[in-house]
Amino acid sequence: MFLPERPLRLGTRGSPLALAQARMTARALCAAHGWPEEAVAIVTVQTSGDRIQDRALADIGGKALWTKELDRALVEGAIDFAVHSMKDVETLRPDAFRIAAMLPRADVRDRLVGADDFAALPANPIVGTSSPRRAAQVKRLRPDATITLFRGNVATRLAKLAAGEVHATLLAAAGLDRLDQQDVGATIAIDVMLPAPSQGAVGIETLGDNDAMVAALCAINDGDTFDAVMAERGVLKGLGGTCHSPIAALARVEGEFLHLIAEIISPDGQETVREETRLARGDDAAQAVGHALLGRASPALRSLFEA
Ligand SMILES: NCc1[nH]cc(CCC(=O)O)c1CC(=O)O
Repeated sequence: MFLPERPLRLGTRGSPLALAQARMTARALCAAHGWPEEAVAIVTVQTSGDRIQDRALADIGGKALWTKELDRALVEGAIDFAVHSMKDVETLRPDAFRIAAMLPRADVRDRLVGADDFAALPANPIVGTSSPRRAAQVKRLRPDATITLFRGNVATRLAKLAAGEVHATLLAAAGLDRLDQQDVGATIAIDVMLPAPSQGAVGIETLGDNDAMVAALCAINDGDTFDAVMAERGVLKGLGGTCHSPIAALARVEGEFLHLIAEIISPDGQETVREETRLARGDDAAQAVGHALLGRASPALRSLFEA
């Protein structure tokens, strides 16, 4: 067995959610290998995404804002592996990195916080979110809603809601659960609000040429989660999607196959293009689903996916 001579350095963002996910990963890795707790040291790295709080992600450089400082730490050897919410990991990653493992996926659904359901919101509700997907899905359900930009970590968003800045907000159930906020919000069914690609999945990345680290991480990989999330990322790849783009996708393992649902939605919620299909596990067919969605979209919706 691979036994580290010194503590392995796990790199993570410093938000409470990121730290909770880092601790889950460290615990799983030590348990899988029979290592003492001290075998993994958590190293916090501040990212641009954490620093810049007042603008939508899409306007300031996209998802690389969450990964680039951790990437640099990996390349410079300051950390041995990095833990990410897969939802925040860009679709196209530099070749040097390898997503070596994913933890078993948590609840993939969103929760509405501030009302029991969308129908219970007052007329002309103000809903805080900076996710183009959630904004479009809210407009589809409630055309009278006004969307207001809402960023910051989970606690910040809940504080803004409590201060009355908005009638409601949406948060991933996975994040709330990991922060011990199981009682916050009303869970929304998948057929009402299809989640973001990769929602609820924690991924672990290392340098592709670090064979010992890759092997050690493989021991905690959940293969079903990995295949499902990779298929959802395949849809993003096929769409050329970024975090500007209202895209939802969910794959679930069914025996030898993946059941995949994906949709793109116009920002006003008036146009939805949806595909539902069965795919072989671990192939590139998910990218073709992305192409199929674009092929059926109106020119206006399609233009959101052109660079
Ligand atoms: N974009 C921020 C982000 N990235 C991952 C999560 C939640 C955890 C997850 O989806 O795995 C969140 C917060 C949220 O969407 O509520």
